[in-house]
Amino acid sequence: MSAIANGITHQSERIAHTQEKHLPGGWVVLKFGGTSVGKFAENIAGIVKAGLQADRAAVVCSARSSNTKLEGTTNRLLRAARAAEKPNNRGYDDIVEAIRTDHIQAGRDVLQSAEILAAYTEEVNAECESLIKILESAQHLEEVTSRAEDKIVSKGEKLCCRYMAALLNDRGTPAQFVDLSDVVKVNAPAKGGLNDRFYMDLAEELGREVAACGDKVPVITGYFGNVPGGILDSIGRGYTDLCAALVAVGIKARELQVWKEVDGIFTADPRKVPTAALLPIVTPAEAAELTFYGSEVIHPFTMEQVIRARIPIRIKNVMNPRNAGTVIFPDNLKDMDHRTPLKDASIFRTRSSSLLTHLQGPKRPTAVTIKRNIVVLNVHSNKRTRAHGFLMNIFSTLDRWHLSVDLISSSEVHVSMALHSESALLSGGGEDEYKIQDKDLQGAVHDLGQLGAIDIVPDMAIVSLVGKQLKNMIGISGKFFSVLGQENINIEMISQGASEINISCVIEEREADRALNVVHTNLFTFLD
Ligand SMILES: Nc1ncnc2c1ncn2[C@@H]1O[C@H](COP(=O)(O)OP(=O)(O)O)[C@@H](O)[C@H]1O
Ligand SMILES: N[C@@H](CC(=O)OP(=O)(O)O)C(=O)O
Repeated sequence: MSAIANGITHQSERIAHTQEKHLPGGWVVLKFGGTSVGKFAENIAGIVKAGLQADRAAVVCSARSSNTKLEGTTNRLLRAARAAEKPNNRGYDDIVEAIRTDHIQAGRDVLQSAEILAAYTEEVNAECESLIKILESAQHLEEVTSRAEDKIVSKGEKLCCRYMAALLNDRGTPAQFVDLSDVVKVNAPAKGGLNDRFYMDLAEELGREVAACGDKVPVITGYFGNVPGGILDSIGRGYTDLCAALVAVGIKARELQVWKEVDGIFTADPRKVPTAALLPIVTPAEAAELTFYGSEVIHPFTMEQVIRARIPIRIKNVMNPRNAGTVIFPDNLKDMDHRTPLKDASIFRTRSSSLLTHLQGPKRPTAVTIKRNIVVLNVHSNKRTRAHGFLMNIFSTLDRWHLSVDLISSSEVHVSMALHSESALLSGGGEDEYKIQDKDLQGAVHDLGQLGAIDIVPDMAIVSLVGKQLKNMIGISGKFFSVLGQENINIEMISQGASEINISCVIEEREADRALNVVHTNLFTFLD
C-alpha cells in the first residue's frame, strides 16, 4: 500500500472510531473536577440530562472546591489529618465543621425538593460524624497511617457525589450514589501493587458497581479506596481522572469525557496566550508530554488505561458544553496492540504522516507549554570516580531522595539537571544567598557534594515545544532557540532529542509568560 493510501486508511479509521461509533445506548463516562462541581453544579445537571438523550451516562466526581482547588475539600481534609497528628489537639473540629456547613449550604442553594434536601443533609451529617471518629481514632493511636489518610481523603468525594446525586434526582434525573471507598479490599493487591492486573481487575469490579445501578445514573466517587501505599503516594492528586478511566474501561464506554473549565487543549495556555487555538485532536503521547511539562489538563495515568481499551478521551468545558472540545486518541490504531503498554512511545509514532500532514496544512508544533518551579542542579565531578560511576552515583542519590529529573544534559564530568520543586529555596538575605527548604533536595545536594562541586540555580522554568510533527520539521529547534534569543531570553540549558515529540529548554521563571507568547507568535502563527 502506498504511503498516501496508508495515510487515508489511518485517517478514516480514526474518524470512524471517534464519530461513527456514536451508538445510541452506548456508555459515556463524564468526569467532573472539584471546582466545576463547586461553581457549575447546575450546568452539570443540564449536561448529564442532555447527554442521556443519546447515551447512557456514568458520572464520576472529585471532591468539591467552592473556589479554587487549593481551598477545596481535599486540602481541608489533609489539613484535618495533619491536625490529628498532634496529640491533645482538636484543631480538626473546626475544619470538619467548615466542610459540613459548606456542603449543607451548597445543597440549600440548589435543591428544590424539601424531601431530597432533608435526606441529603442527613447524609452530610453522617459522613462528617464518621470523619470525626476516624480523626479521633488516628489521634488516639498517635499516627495517621496511609490507610487512615485514605479514609479521611475519601470523604471529599463521598460528600461531593452525595451532593451531585441529590441534585440530579432533584432535577428529574434518577441517580444513584456509588461509593468506591472500599472497593479495593484490604490485602487484595498482590505483590507488585498497582500493576496492569490490578487495574484490570479493578475496572471489572467498577463495571459491576455500575451495573448494580440499573437504569439510574451512577454518581461515582472519584476516590477508589484503600490503594496499596495510599492513593496520594501511589497515584497523587488528580486521581479522579484515573478513576474515571477505569470506570470507562469497566463498562466499555464509547467515550470518556473529562469536563473542565477550559474548552480543551490549546496550542498554549489560553489564560496566558490570548491567540492560542483549540486543538480538535491530539495524540495520547502529546497529551502526556503536555501534562508532564506544565499543561496539566489530565492526570498522566489516565491515558494508558483508556487508550489500551481504545476509548477516546474528550476534554470539554462545563461553561461551554456545545463546543466539541479536544479528543485524545492515537493516530494509528493498527499500531495499537492492546497488550502493548502505552509507555512504549513507538506505538504512537506516525510512520507515514504524509496525508495527515497534508490535510492539516503546513507543519506546525502542536503546543508550547511552561513548567514552573524548576531548579537547575549542576554537578561538576571531582573526577574521583570513573565516568559511568559518576552518573550512576548521581541517579542513585536522586532515587534515595525521591527526586526525579525533568531534563538532563551531561558530559563525562559535568551534569546539569532540571528538577521540579514547589518549595525549593528560600532567599537567605543576600542577593545570591539561598537556603534549601525542600528536605529531599537538601539531602540530595548534601550527598551529591561527595561527587564534586554543586551549584543550584533557582527560580527557573522549562519551556517545551511539543508535537508529533516536530521530527519532520527541519530546523525547528534552531527557530525555537533563536526566537528566544532574539527576545533576549537567556537559555540556561537545552534538551533535545530525548523525545521525538518534545524540544525543551530552561529559562528564568520571570520570563515564562513572555517566552510562551513569543514562541507562540513566531512558531505557531506565521510558520509555513
Ligand atoms: N495547552 C493548554 N490547553 C488548555 N489549558 C491549559 C493549557 N496549558 C495550561 N492550561 C491551563 O490548565 C487549566 C485546566 O483547566 P481547569 O479546568 O481550570 O483545571 P483544573 O482541573 O485544575 O480545575 C486551565 O487553567 C488552563 O489555563
Ligand atoms: N480531590 C482530589 C482528586 C481530583 O482528582 O481532583 P480534580 O479532579 O479536581 O483535579 C484532588 O484534589 O486531588
